Amino acid sequence: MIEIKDLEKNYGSTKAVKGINLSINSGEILGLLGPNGAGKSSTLRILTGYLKPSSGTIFVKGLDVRESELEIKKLIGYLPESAPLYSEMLVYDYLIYIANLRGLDSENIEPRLKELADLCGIRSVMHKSINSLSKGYKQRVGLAQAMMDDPEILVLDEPTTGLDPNQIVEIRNIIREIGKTKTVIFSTHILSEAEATCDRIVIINSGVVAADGTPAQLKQMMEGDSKVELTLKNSNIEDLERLLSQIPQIESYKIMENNNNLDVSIFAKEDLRETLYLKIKDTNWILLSLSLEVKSLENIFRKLTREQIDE
Ligand SMILES: Nc1ncnc2c1ncn2[C@@H]1O[C@H](COP(=O)(O)OP(=O)(O)OP(=O)(O)O)[C@@H](O)[C@H]1O
Repeated sequence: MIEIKDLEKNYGSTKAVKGINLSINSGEILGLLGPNGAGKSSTLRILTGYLKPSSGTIFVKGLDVRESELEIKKLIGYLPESAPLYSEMLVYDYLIYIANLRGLDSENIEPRLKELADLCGIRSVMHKSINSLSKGYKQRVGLAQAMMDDPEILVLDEPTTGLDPNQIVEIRNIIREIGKTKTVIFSTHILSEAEATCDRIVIINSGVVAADGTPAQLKQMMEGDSKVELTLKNSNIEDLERLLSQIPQIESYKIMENNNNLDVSIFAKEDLRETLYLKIKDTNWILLSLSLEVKSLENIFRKLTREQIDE
């Protein structure tokens, strides 16, 4: 449905997007995940026709963003990072205004507003002024305007930024509900957000795609990297190093003396707990602990984006 081809965006000498290639399928809930400044907003603004690419392009249902900006805008509902709401207006008046702006037939406006009020959970605030609403409700109104003409694709730029945990869960539920029938693309720098909401996560770092897959696939990517930690009593470094040298799968290890014990970290391509246990069993050492470091998406994200996070 959406094909991003060799997309680049420069702002003067700043290279914000450096050659992104991505296919997004119809019906996907896709999370663009990356640290601040990774190039997520630039990519989404090009997709929605609000920014021109420096080179490369995006096709939306075969339409090129460089040529068919208006047709593409009709296919996409867009909620930018700071929602452009008219704060003095009542929610109801604002949504009527948006409906007229988008050219909805007048007889369809009331029924559509009712549907959106239910979908976005704003029925109780329809007659309140926008500036009296909490940030969570403002965001729901923003979602309602993005969904006004029932677009096939919904694009949300950091939709949960600045919300409290309860509001985040509520917006997440609305996104999931919308995602049952639409293609949804949203950006976030919060990993748990992407993990909880998306079918697919694309990690963007420094303007390029650093990883792409389902949350489960991304976790699997790390299968090759295993770290076993163990603590030994009654051992000594020399004998331990001799024993470790008999296990060719070990790529590297670290040994730390801790009172009378040795704390050992062992890095390998596979889980070596069993091999280690069987070797240690034949010694007179006491194995106080043996564990495999649990892989999490957090680790993957940190590993892939370390440079920027450390900055
Ligand atoms: N209008 C602009 N003029 C100059 N530089 C810009 C402009 N917009 C973005 N940039 C720079 O481009 C890079 C990518 O920004 P972008 O907003 O696309 O990233 P992001 O991943 O969405 O980050 P954030 O979450 O902080 O918005 C950053 O270094 C940013 O400072």
